Amino acid sequence: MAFQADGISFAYGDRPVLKSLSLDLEPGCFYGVLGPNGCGKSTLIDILMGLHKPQAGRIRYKGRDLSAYRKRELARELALVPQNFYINFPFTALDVVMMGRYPHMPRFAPPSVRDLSVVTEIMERTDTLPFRHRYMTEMSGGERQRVIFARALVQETPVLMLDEATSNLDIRHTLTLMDLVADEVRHRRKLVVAVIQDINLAAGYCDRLILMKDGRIVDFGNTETVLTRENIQQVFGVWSHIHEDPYTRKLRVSFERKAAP
Ligand SMILES: Nc1ncnc2c1ncn2[C@@H]1O[C@H](COP(=O)(O)OP(=O)(O)OP(=O)(O)O)[C@@H](O)[C@H]1O
Repeated sequence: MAFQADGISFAYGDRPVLKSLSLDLEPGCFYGVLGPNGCGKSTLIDILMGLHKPQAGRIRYKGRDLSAYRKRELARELALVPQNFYINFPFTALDVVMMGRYPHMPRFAPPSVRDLSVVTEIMERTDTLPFRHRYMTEMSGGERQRVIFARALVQETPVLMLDEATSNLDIRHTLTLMDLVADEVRHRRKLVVAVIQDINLAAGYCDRLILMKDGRIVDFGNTETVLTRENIQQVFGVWSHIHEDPYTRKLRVSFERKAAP
């Protein structure tokens, strides 16, 4: 088991956000986190990244308390594509992607041949190479998001967390990046935890789903068992119909336009 979260509770000030949540996550699996706005998905990701410390409960990563890891050590294990990122300084796309290699580089050393080849390959695959010399401040939202995605991929970590990481991307780039990540799960046994708003995108890529509401896990298991009309009604308050897509053989959800109780 890579992650073992046991009875995690977290509050911002006196507002409880995660309520006694337990979760085991294993390598080689693509996990999707689904749930309504404000239910605690990003907070869960931040806690798994070690960015927030839970007020109760315990998180172990590879058998060791997450808080026992040094920052640099953790950066070689866990990478994040955050929901929001602000870069005001005029870094180029190449500068930002290269930052993903820092945890692997000796301090003050220039990038090695390997660093450069990893960065070039990932920038090619994320279609960011064409604007490598452009400033982050002078890019579109989708271009910037691809750069941040590339930065996380060049970290070459066993765990990748995606917090609505394709929210600004067009369909071609969404599929390219999700395929790339799914490939890493299959061939390198990467553990991926992705917060995804598009339920059909999650159904197409995730092996398992973590369904959340009000800071709790409502259901957790294989995508086929979690994705039910009842669960979607309970969590999102909408009626839906679940069927198998004849082309992809994955589940698809069609939504009714009137809200459920
Ligand atoms: N820094 C903060 N300080 C105080 N409250 C916060 C902070 N960040 C988030 N919250 C609150 O915590 C709750 C959970 O937020 P979180 O961002 O984890 O939700 P989410 O499920 O990721 O939502 P969304 O789908 O809208 O991105 C929300 O009620 C939010 O208002």
